[in-house]
Parts: sequence; structure tokens; C-alpha cells
Amino acid sequence: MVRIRLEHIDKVFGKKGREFKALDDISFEIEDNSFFGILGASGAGKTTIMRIIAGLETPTRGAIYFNDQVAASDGKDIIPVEDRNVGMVFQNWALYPHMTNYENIAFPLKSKHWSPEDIHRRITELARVLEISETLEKRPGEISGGQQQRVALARALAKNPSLLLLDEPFSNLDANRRDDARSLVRRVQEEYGITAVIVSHDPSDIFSLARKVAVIHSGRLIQIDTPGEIYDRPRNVRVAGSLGEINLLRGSTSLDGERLVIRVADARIPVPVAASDETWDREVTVGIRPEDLATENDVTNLGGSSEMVKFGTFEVDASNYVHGSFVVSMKVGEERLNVLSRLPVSPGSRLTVYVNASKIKLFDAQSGDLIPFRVAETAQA
Ligand SMILES: Nc1ncnc2c1ncn2[C@@H]1O[C@H](COP(=O)(O)OP(=O)(O)OP(=O)(O)O)[C@@H](O)[C@H]1O
Repeated sequence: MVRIRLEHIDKVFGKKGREFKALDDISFEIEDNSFFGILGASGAGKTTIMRIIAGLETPTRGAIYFNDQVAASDGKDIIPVEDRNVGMVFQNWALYPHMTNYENIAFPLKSKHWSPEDIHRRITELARVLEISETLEKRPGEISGGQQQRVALARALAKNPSLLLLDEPFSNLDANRRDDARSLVRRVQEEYGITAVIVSHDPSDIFSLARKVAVIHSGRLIQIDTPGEIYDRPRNVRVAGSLGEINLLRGSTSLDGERLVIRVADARIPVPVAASDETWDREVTVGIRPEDLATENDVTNLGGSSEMVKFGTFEVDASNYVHGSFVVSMKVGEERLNVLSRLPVSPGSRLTVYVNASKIKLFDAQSGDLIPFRVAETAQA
């Protein structure tokens, strides 16, 4: 119901002489009726962006637009917080403990002078959608974390906001409840056709909900893309590391005819590459996610195995059971390599490892920037 545009936003906190630039030249657009994610480590500036969108914080420089209307510009708020029609859910849900859940949800409607009948109708509908009808007469302290989160969501949705802001809304829930809560939030966003923004440091929150993601680091926008693009083509080593497990290995590359040879310690990975203008005699950081590696026991079971090329035979250090498979830790020279395996393997044994060549990520050893390359389609390694 609303399109948001941030243009060259800076936010400086503190007084002269002790200033701190929390946001530096942030620009992006959130499409109408879309689910947008902001991903970044603690202190990156995620909450500050949310507060600026909500109108709780004023940008020091730059402008923010709601559709084509300026909401704030160069240190001045033009549309005040109460006129931005924003619903917010915070990490701690911020429910009033002395009020019933019904009164908590009714609170923003009473401040807007809704009639008791309209309030009742609205809360009944929301409680049905969010499956909290049984909890309305209880207080927040008397219901589970998952239910409190739904009450907070109901309160945020009560006044039909055009924009829903979710700031780490699932961090107080355990893993099972998180999945349910994510599905519910997705359903609500679609059902009410609302523009929604979620910020989180947890890539699984963002990737399961957002269709477009901004990655923030130290107040700067590092990358903005679809979740798939960010996962497969992270702009630099830092973004790659923030998206879950990845092996980052020191290595080098060179060209041998039409093959790119990636070296890590004594191991050589030959990859047939499509022509590119890159200079390939260079030091690199080789990024490989554990799921893009397979041991000799598993390699034949993997789909697209034509892209699996031999990495090397390495000694197993340890094998730990995590989420339904074994994480096998191996030594490649001075480097450590984690590989997922369906079966446990004994420490001390040697195992041949294969890698999905098209999923290897190469980063410049100095700058950490992604070096793009494409595996040739016809040739085989
Ligand atoms: N009111 C303030 N005064 C001074 N510094 C602030 C203020 N609010 C935030 N900061 C600083 O700005 C930076 C960004 O903070 P922000 O809360 O936006 O980060 P975040 O990415 O949301 O982190 P977290 O995930 O830990 O909540 C941090 O270094 C923080 O200390």
C-alpha cells in the first residue's frame, strides 16, 4: 500500500566533537506491497534505518519518501510519526503487562478514537486470523512467547497500517516456533496486501520472508538484491560470511588453457571457464559452502553431479552430528574445510572430497571483492 524511497540518508548521533555516523549514504527503494529485508550484524545500523522509516528518528542528511511525498529531508521531519500509518513489532514485543491482550491490541485504536463496536469487530477479526481468540482476556505474562508475538503482531496490524515494520520479531522464540511465526507473518503480509520490512541479523529470518534484501555493514549499504543472488553471488567476503556457514580458504588461481586452476595448499581444482577478461594469476580467498562439497561416499547421490569436480584427498579431524547430517572437519594444509556427510567418518581416516564447481566463490585476497566467473557449459572437467 506504500512505496518507500530512501535517498542518500546519513544519520549522525552525538554532539559536535563526539559525533558518530551510524548511517552513511544509504539509498534504496521498497516496492509497494512487497516484503523487504535488511540484514546486518549487531550495530550495523538496521534499527536506525527502521526508526527513520517510522519517523522515530530524523535523518541528518538525505530524504525519505512515502510514495511521492517527502516524509523527512535534511534534518527535518515533514510527515510526523502518527501520520505515516506504520505498524511496528519489536524484538521484545513491548506489550503492556498490566493490560489484557485485548486492551493491548485496542490501545492504538482507542488513541485514534475508534468506537468500542468498531474496536471489537477489528480485534475479533485479527484474533481469528492470528489464532489468539482464546487468549484475549489474559495478560501477556499469562501466555506463551509465540502467543505474545501474535498479540504484538495483532496490535501492529490493528489500525490497518500501510507499512509493517518488524525489528528482530522472532529472536525471543525457540527454533520450532520461529518457523510457525515466519509462515504466519508471510500469510498476513499477503492477506492484507501490506508493504512489510523485516530487519534481522539472522539470514534465515530474512531469506524465508523477504523478496529483496539490503545488506548493511557499519552503516553502509553493501549489496541489495534478491535472496538467491545474495546467497550465490555475495558482493564480498564479508557478505558471504554473514549468510551462514562458508569455508573461506586462502588460495591462488591461474589459467591453464581453457581451465581455471584454483589452488588451496597442495590441492588443485580444475574448472572449465567461459571466456572472461579477468586476470587469473592472483591470490584469492576461495569460498565454498559445506553443502556444495561432497565426500566420495555421497558424490554420486548429488543432482547435477556433472559439475562436481575432485578437490582432493584430506585427513579427517572430526565428525560432528548437526541437524540431520555430519559436519566433517578436515585439514587442507593450514586451512580447515567443513564438508557435510550423510555418514559419520572416523577421525584420522582420509577421504576424497568433490566440489560443485559452479558454486565456488572467488574473492580478491586483498580487497575481499567477488571475482565473477562462469563455468563453461559444454566442457567437462
Ligand atoms: N541514540 C543513539 N545515540 C548514539 N548512538 C546510537 C544511537 N542509536 C544507535 N546508535 C549507534 O548506531 C549504531 C547502529 O545502531 P543500530 O541500533 O541501528 O544497530 P543494529 O544494526 O540495529 O544493531 P542490533 O542488531 O544490535 O540492534 C550503533 O553503533 C549504535 O551504538
